[in-house]
Amino acid sequence: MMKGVLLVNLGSPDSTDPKDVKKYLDEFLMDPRVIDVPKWARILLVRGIILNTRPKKSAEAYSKIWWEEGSPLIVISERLQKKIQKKINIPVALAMRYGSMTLKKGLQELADQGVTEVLVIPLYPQFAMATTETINVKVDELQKEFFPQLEITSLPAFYNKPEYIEVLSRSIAESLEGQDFDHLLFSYHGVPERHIRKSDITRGHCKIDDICCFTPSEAHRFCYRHQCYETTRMVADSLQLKEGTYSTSFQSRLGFDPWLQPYTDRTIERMGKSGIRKMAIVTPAFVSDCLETLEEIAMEGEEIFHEVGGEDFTTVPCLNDRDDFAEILVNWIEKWRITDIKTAIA
Ligand SMILES: C=CC1=C(C)c2cc3[nH]c(cc4nc(cc5[nH]c(cc1n2)c(C)c5CCC(=O)O)C(CCC(=O)O)=C4C)c(C)c3C=C
Ligand SMILES: [Fe+2]
Ligand SMILES: [Fe+2]
Repeated sequence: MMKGVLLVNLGSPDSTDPKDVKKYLDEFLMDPRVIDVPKWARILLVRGIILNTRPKKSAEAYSKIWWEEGSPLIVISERLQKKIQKKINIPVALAMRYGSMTLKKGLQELADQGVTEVLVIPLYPQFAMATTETINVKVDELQKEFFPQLEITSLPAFYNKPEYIEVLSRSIAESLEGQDFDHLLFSYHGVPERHIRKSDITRGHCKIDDICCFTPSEAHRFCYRHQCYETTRMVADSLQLKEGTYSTSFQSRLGFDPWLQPYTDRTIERMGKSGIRKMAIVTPAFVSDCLETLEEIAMEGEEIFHEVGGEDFTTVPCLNDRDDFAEILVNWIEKWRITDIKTAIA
């Protein structure tokens, strides 16, 4: 028996060419766990409407943040993988849910090295149907079809693990050191409200109101909204933030359905209009800086804030390949290597 690790992130287009962006968005948005409507409606919505205009707009946005080495999300994930691999004696591979660095190639890379037991690490602190679940489902399909010899375990969401909260809090404290800010906004990627109801294993707890996510429930194991609020609460506790000086919002809405609220762009605008002059923003749903943090927040968000009179707008970088973040992953992997995943992340 030989163990190995597969780190998994979302993925990016191959380049900023609108053709590559279109190909990537087609795979991403045709995933039934992302646009979760019947197949005919998804084809109509994605291929009939969204892909007519979005690729050009997204390609322009990607061009603003693209690095010489490629997509920031991919480059950063590769740096993290290399850092982890240096500290660990078993193979560590990297794959993306969408795009060219497929899950199949990642599993094959491990299988070729003689690996028989794989720990899949979805690089998402909070569980969502559109992220963690779609990775696990796809890995399961690939295992059944191509890798029957592999025994696969997946790392659960780590949104409330003390070691993760500690590193996230430290990263915020370091990047805001010496700066005073009127408000710290925790902006998470949004999801349609319907996704929260679909993931509710109790079939009724999640009302998406002011109470449900703060009332203990089994549903929270798979409730993205609860997990986001919990990450905020624990970091706020750890940094001893005063009530009223921080809040949670949700960004990157797509389409016409109601998504989790409050929306980040409107929140930034409202804060600027209500007299907040120094605003800091952290994006804990993203482990690696990407289009949604570097463009939507650091560029567009800042522009909105300045337009309504805001002065200082500070974006906290994602955990990326921080040594202390790599260290947590190494520790979980090491514990899994000698015990099992439940004990490792208990
Ligand atoms: C962090 C968790 C994420 C969740 C939850 C999520 C849900 C989700 N996303 C879309 C649509 C798009 N997302 C896009 C980019 C993007 N999304 C995430 C993460 C989550 N998405 C990341 C890390 C990125 C950046 C990728 C990169 O290459 O840098 C995009 C593409 C860009 C754009 O056109 O704006 C789309 C589209 C939906 C519909 C959804 C939930 C249903
Ligand atoms: Fe997204
Ligand atoms: Fe809830």
